[in-house]
Amino acid sequence: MSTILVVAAVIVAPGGRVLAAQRAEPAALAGGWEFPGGKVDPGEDEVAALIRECREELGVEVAVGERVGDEWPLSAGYALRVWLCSLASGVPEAREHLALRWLGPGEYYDVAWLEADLPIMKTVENLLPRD
Ligand SMILES: Nc1nc2c([nH]c(=O)n2[C@H]2C[C@H](O)[C@@H](COP(=O)(O)OP(=O)(O)OP(=O)(O)O)O2)c(=O)[nH]1
Repeated sequence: MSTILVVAAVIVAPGGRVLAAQRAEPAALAGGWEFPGGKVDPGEDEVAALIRECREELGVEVAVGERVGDEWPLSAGYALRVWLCSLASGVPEAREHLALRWLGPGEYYDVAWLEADLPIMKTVENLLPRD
């Protein structure tokens, strides 16, 4: 069986703010915080999937920047690929999440990240300029 790819967007706004989204489902993950994204459809380009998911989940257009790391481990049969993004237009709304939060420097660990996302946040923290 081939690996199912999940793509996620680390949306960065001025001041080093990072968008975190609180999952609504499934029960095992509900309440945990993640980077917006979702599964790549069969035959779909990964970056196109990322842009689609941000549109569907947040109602925004994102500009996709550099990849964060290679593949991040998820549960068996899944792999997560992550990109830094910026907002091209729109204001994020929680259309499929319980809540959204912009985390500024010093707040990056104020939410209960999903297990897979905590090391991603640590890597992102080192990529963002410190001022
Ligand atoms: N989107 C996203 N999913 C993550 C992250 N971290 C993490 O463990 N996951 C897991 C949760 C899910 O098991 C899987 C992604 O599934 P999803 O529910 O977001 O995918 P989807 O939007 O395509 O949803 P669906 O149509 O299958 O319901 O990856 C993350 O940062 N972002």
